Amino acid sequence: MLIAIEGIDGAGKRTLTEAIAGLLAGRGLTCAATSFPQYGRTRAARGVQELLNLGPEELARIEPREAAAWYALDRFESRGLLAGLRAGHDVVLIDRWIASNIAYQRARAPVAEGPGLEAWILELETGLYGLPVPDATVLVATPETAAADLIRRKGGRDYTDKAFDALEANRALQARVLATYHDLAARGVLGRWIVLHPVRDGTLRPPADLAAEVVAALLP
Ligand SMILES: Nc1ncnc2c1ncn2[C@@H]1O[C@H](COP(=O)(O)OP(=O)(O)OP(=O)(O)O)[C@@H](O)[C@H]1O
Ligand SMILES: Cc1cn([C@H]2C[C@H](O)[C@@H](COP(=O)(O)O)O2)c(=O)[nH]c1=O
Repeated sequence: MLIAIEGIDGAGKRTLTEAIAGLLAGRGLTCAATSFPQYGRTRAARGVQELLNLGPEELARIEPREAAAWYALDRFESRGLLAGLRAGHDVVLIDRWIASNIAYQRARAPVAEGPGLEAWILELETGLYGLPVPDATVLVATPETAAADLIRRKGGRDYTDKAFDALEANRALQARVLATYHDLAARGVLGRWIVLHPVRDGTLRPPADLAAEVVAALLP
C-alpha cells in the first residue's frame, strides 16, 4: 500500500508520518517512510534547493512549469528507490508526492491557468514518467497560521539556513495552497483522499490521535 501525506509547510506531515508508521508496526505490518524532495540524493533536488533559497522577486520569475519539472524529475530519479521500498514493505508512507506539485504550482499561477497546469503536471508525472498514484492521500489540513507557528518550532533544515524558505515565507501563498489541496481532495484528483483536521477548538490534536484516525480509515 502506498500512502502519500500532504499539507502546507509546517502542517505536521513528518510528525504524522512517524506516528502512523509506529501504529502500523504495532499491527504487525512492515512499514517504510521517505519524503520528497529527496534532498542530497537526486540531481534534481539540487535544482529544487536552489529555487527554495531564492529571494521572493527571483522566485516569482520562475515559471510554475519550470518549478514543477524540477520536482517531477526528483521523483523520476527516485523511482528505483520507491519501487524497492514497495517491494520490501506492506506499507510505504511518502511525505509529499505529486499532489504537492499541483497544489503549490497552481497556487503560484494565475487562477485561469490552473486547470491547464494541473493537467500538464498529471500527464508529465503519471503519464510520461509513469509514477504511481497512491492508494490514498492524507491531507493534513492544518490552517496557515497554526502551520507558521509550527515552522518556528522546527530545528535547522539541511537544504536552507533560513528560518522560512522562499515558499514558507509567503503566507498568502500557503493559504492558497491549502485551499487548492481541499479542492483536489473534493474532486478526488489522484484517487482517494483522507482529510484530517489537526486543530480542534483552537488546540492542536496529539499526533497519536491523528495517526489513529488515518489507520482506522485505511484498515477499518
Ligand atoms: N500534532 C502536533 N502537535 C504538536 N506539535 C506538532 C504536531 N505536529 C507537528 N508538530 C511539531 O511542529 C513542527 C513541524 O512539524 P513537522 O516537521 O512534522 O511538519 P512538516 O509538515 O513535515 O513540515 P515541512 O513541510 O516544513 O517539512 C515540529 O517541531 C513538530 O514536532
Ligand atoms: C514535493 C514538492 C514540494 N513542493 C514545495 C513544497 C514545499 O514548500 C517545498 C519543499 O518541500 P519541504 O516539504 O518543505 O521540504 O517545495 C512543490 O512545489 N512541489 C513538489 O512536488
